[in-house]
Amino acid sequence: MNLPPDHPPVPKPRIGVLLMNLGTPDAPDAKSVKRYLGQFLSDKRVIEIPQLLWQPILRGVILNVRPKKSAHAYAQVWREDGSPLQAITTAQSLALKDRFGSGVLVEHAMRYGNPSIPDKLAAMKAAGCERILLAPLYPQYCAATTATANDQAFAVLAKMRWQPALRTMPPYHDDPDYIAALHASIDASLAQLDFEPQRIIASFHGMPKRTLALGDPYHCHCQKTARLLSESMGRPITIAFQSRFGPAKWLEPATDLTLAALPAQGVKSVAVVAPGFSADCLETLEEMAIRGRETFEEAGGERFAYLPCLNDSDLGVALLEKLVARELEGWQRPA
Ligand SMILES: C=CC1=C(C)c2cc3[nH]c(cc4nc(cc5[nH]c(cc1n2)c(C)c5CCC(=O)O)C(CCC(=O)O)=C4C)c(C)c3C=C
Ligand SMILES: [Fe+2]
Ligand SMILES: [Fe+2]
Repeated sequence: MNLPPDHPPVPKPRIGVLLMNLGTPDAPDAKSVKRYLGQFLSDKRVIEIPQLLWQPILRGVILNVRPKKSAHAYAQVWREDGSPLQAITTAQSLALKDRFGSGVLVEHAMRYGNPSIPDKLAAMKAAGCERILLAPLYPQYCAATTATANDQAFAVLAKMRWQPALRTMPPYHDDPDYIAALHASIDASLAQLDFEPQRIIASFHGMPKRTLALGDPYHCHCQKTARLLSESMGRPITIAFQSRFGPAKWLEPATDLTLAALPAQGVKSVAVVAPGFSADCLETLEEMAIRGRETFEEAGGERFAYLPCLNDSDLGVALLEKLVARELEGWQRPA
């Protein structure tokens, strides 16, 4: 059939994969951090108190105090190619692109900041993606991370006349391939240390405690990951929750309090892992690797190691390839 002369070009149908992570400021300065935090902390999936109460606190207090402090923290871990989260997520998507070849368009986007989910979905549609897999890079499901990323993508499709078909990648907290990748990655990192840690601590990002009672599976997913990892490794693993924010009660035990208490219990050497983060970021590199170490050593700890996330390592990318390929099953890969 011939198209009318004024018909827009029709691209070849393709499959798209959109890796989605949390996001990060554009630069490690207070102005960029303020813009990022303003968007992040206005998300009703993240701060679940009435906006009428919250916005004056956010605009009046938090966005005037926190950006400077956070910018300082970001500056300590910033790389030549940007924030660690940005650089690593980009590397993950490039590596996956290589593995899938030209039939699958692999992109990445951030829930807050850049590149944005709306921009990337528009570009993927323009590139002919009729089927798109949304892949939130969070092993443990949490409304404040997984759901809000998917929500934003759904909102983009709500405005499209001709929508692509969508799938979402499920959480993979108990996937044997994920546990095996963590195990292998931790073993490789431990083999490079000049000490054998008495204790391995799995530190997950925290959440307000009330989300547990409200039905969020995040806490259970974290517990299951830690248990499976411990069974796989044949050694105990201490679970803890980091990055407490605001005055509400958060999941316990807190990582910083755990690190401060261990030396008095005779635990003088630890290795900290962060299995809930698919990429190293401010929360792992500054809060754990720098401040976590300080906390432990100030309390009398002698040896501390922070072990990296799966990131864009061979193990990490092979895991992502498996998880994504599984979700693409039944979707033909056009030549
Ligand atoms: C991995 C899962 C994450 C959950 C669950 C999560 C919940 C959550 N976070 C905040 C507040 C902040 N988080 C911040 C940074 C941050 N958080 C995650 C992941 C989860 N957050 C990542 C990967 C990052 C790092 C981003 C980076 O640029 O490297 C920050 C910003 C930094 C700071 O100022 O400290 C805040 C604030 C809440 C309130 C919350 C639960 C509802
Ligand atoms: Fe967070
Ligand atoms: Fe933090």
